[in-house]
Amino acid sequence: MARKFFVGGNWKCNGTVKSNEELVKVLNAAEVPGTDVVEVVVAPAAGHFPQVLSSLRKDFSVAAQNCWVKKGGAFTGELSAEMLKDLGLPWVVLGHSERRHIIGESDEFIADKVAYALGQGLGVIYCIGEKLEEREAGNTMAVNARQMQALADKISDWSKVVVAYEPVWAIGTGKVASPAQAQEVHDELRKWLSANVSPEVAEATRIIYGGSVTAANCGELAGCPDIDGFLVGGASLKPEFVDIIKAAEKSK
Ligand SMILES: O=C(CO)COP(=O)(O)O
Repeated sequence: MARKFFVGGNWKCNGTVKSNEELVKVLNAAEVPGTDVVEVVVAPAAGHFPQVLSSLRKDFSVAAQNCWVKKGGAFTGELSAEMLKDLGLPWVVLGHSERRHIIGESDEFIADKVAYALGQGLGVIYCIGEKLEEREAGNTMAVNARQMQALADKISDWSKVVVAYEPVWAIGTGKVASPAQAQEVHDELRKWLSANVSPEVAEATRIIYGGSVTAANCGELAGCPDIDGFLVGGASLKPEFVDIIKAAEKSK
């Protein structure tokens, strides 16, 4: 089964009403492959949801960057999965390394969030990835497998999960994983899914790459057989995001 290329733009804690307006204008005018070829999702900061939801072209969708672990209520500062659904956001990013390592979210807490969000009908972009010292110690796959196992312990339906492999050492550093490095981990992740969930889920699940993706390096990465798209940070705030979407045409 062919996996549809998936390109996410994670705007993180960036943007103003004015800069969003300019960025959306660029995206709306872009000539990109159709929705049969590529699925495009952008994740603005929560305060900008209404602006982006109302102004962005309808063939792109909007994601949240986080949500709460259970039903809403007395949880100051949080956004519930129900609220995202109610607002019309079909996707949420969970497990981003900035939340794992800066905010201190644990594997188990993130897996609980994913399970709850899926239960509310949201799609989840589930981020995983090793730190530099873990890679240098030879623990790349052990760390990624641990993060995958935490999720596999909590969910059985993977149909609305996109796995984003984002090596922490490549995020915002300009140090992109080489196509060979990324393909190696993506291949191992697919094998992990096959052995620990099922061959069908391994075949169907999109595994996207994130970490210093740019217009200059996306083409070669997109050509790798197990790279099914990208989660883009810095470059998603610029017109070059359009070129990254177009890399879907180079996907094998
Ligand atoms: O964290 C990322 C996307 O979620 C990647 O960020 P950069 O593309 O800025 O490295």
